[in-house]
Amino acid sequence: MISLGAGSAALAMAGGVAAAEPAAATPRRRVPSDAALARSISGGFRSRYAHANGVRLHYVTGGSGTPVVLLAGWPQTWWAWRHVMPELARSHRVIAVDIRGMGGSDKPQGGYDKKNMARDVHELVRSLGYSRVDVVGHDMGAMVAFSFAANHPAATRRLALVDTLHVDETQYDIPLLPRPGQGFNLWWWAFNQVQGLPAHLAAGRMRHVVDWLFANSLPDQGLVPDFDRAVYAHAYDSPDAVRAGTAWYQAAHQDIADLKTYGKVTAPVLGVGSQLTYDQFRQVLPTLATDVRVVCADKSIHYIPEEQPELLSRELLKFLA
Ligand SMILES: C[C@]12O[C@H]1[C@H](O)c1c(cc(O)c3c1C(=O)c1cccc(O)c1-3)C2=O
Ligand SMILES: O=C(O)C[C@@H](O)C(=O)O
Repeated sequence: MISLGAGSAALAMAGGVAAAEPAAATPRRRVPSDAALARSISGGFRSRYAHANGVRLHYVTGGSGTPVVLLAGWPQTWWAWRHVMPELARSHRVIAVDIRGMGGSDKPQGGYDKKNMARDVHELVRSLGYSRVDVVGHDMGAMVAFSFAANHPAATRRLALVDTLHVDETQYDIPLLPRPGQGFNLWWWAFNQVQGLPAHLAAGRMRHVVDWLFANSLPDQGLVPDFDRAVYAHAYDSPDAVRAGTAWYQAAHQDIADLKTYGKVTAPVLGVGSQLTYDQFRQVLPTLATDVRVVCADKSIHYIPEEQPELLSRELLKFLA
């Protein structure tokens, strides 16, 4: 899991931890539907729903070729992949899935351990006729992607993890109060553990959360403009959406226990680390998988699909060829 050690110290030292200017109450713009957003991306993408493992999942699919599944994280949706989807669609059938609790997918009361969320994706791709797929995950989606490869090895052709490793025991050691210059306050891990309160505090206010996260990561705020932030805030602004997002974090104890039962992933694995995670990826990934290569998105802090989409597209096309 992210140690945010040296890199984060640099970030903190550089005063990177900016307090996002509270955005003036953004006009409650109408955010386009998933159907409209899907059609706005070149490659013939369409918004679809399917039932899998007891939930209705939303996904956006397009392109032609071998199947590649894209899984985003918190607080984002399938839209986070918008810059790489057209490139991938030229040689792949792209399936960008809103994982359980995300965006247009169901937000049930339970089932948010990453092993079960990987089962959702496995049943989804089988219902689409695929027995074997490439899986690419970012953030929480990378934990689901890793769980997919660990639990469904025969269904995993290749696995790419973007900036986030599956949560492990070291998560218990991250200080709530990092010493000055010694780390980065991962406040969202504590916030999302709280039962009930987040929905009351954050529902209808998620644009402030989204703005804070980007203000404390993106080197250039223009990389994710207002429109895209409104798409993410809209997807998380209901009490149920806030609750479902917290459930991904509250399943950490189960996820940490499940990780201990996994053998090494044998599918080829590409790790795409940022400034903050590249060293950790180099050290930890080889303990989790047998066939590992790691590249560095050296201009990125975390949101690589939006900070360095060209690099990511290039590395994915090479790796998934
Ligand atoms: C699983 C998750 O905890 C989620 C969060 O989305 C996350 C993660 C890593 C980050 O580096 C990171 C964040 C995050 O919100 C964030 C904001 C600002 C800087 C920064 O570096 C981050 C994660 O892997
Ligand atoms: O009770 C609620 O969740 C609504 C309230 O917390 C609010 O601030 O919107």
